[in-house]
Amino acid sequence: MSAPTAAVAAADSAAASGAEAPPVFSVDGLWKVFGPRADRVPADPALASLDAAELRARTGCTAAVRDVSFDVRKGEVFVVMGLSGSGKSTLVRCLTRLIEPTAGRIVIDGEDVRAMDKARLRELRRHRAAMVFQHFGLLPHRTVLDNVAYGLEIQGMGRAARREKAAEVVAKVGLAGMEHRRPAQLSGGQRQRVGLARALAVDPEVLLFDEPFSALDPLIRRDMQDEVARLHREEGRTMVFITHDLQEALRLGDRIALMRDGRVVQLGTPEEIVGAPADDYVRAFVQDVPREQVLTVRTAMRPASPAERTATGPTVAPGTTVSEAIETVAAAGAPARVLDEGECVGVVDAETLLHVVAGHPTPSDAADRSVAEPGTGGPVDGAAGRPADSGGGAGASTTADGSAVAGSAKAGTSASADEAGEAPAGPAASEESV
Ligand SMILES: Nc1ncnc2c1ncn2[C@@H]1O[C@H](COP(=O)(O)OP(=O)(O)OP(=O)(O)O)[C@@H](O)[C@H]1O
Repeated sequence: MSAPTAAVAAADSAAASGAEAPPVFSVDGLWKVFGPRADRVPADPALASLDAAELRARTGCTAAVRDVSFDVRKGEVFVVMGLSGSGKSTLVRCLTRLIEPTAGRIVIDGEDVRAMDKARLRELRRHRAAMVFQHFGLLPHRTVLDNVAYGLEIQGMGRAARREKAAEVVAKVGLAGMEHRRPAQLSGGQRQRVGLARALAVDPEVLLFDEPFSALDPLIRRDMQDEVARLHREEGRTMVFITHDLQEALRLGDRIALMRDGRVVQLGTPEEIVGAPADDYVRAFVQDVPREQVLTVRTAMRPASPAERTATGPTVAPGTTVSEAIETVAAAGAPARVLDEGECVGVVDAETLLHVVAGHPTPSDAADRSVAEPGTGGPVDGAAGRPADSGGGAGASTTADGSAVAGSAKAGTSASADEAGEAPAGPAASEESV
């Protein structure tokens, strides 16, 4: 945090290198089953293949997370999205064992999380993967500054040093001047900023956000999303962000894992999810998204003719959204060349751009279809069960089993002290919940 320039460079290189960026978290074949003798479920293929209702009827168990695999890459915002009860919170809590996984592997920076003893786990939650909760869990009798310094206090940092560090982070999240207020004297959005500052103060490698903004009104929510995007841009910090809100996922996510009934039904960039939904469920999920604001000219472009390659006239970068390209093409009254590091990689014109807006197949859709397995309903690589163009390293399960979303019986979901009552969220709360 103290060297933003280096951090920005790291973020840029992580973003630029895409699939090459090393994973921070690596999750493989993860299961969390609640209920009696839960571990027999992943171990027995006959039980593991049952849908939610059958599994409950036969075993009394709920499989909240079912055979999920993915990597979180350094410097990315990895969004876990899905309807209520799809398994988002359980999945993310498993990452630091706030909830004990039933089966599978979780690795952080090469270290096996499931093999960690209590001391190592505490260290993981205090220093390496801090959680920001929806219910901020601030300590009511402490000032903003002391709430933010709390995690540092737990770490054993001296008073002067932690207050100095806390003041720096308070300013960073836009609360300068409010250091001496108590939580009751703050708005909801400001309290959430304190929660964010407290997590940031411990300078964690990964920030885990559990629906942090869902209690906020829409304008403040947007503000907080901008704040997270800014922090990410400036610091390049790796973030895992849970939300049930598609707009939020599309705004913040470098990649999105879309969950249904405990499975990841598609994992990909916003553009991949909106432009090439893996199945009918995902298609229905994204059907109201304005495609031109999410899809880029990479999706819309057609090959350039030899003459176009060397022509002059308007140009756009490959990451330009279709709606921005429409403005360029309309203003110029001519097609635009797509330039990637000076090289012409394609052309967009009124026709190709309108096809995207209308939801018609584009040249890049056609290329996707040529690698899609027949019958998968989308560009899923049948062998690995992965989206064909998700950039690798990310396992998406094949289409979910079609059972109803088991979202109702959420009683005691996280079974942790982390959000309960006045218990402070963040490092200390994490510790209490084991
Ligand atoms: N402690 C528990 N005991 C039994 N079932 C549980 C427990 N915690 C969660 N579940 C069940 O696991 C499934 C996934 O729950 P989870 O809270 O992870 O979903 P979610 O996607 O985070 O939902 P929400 O958006 O409502 O928070 C649900 O069916 C839920 O009822």
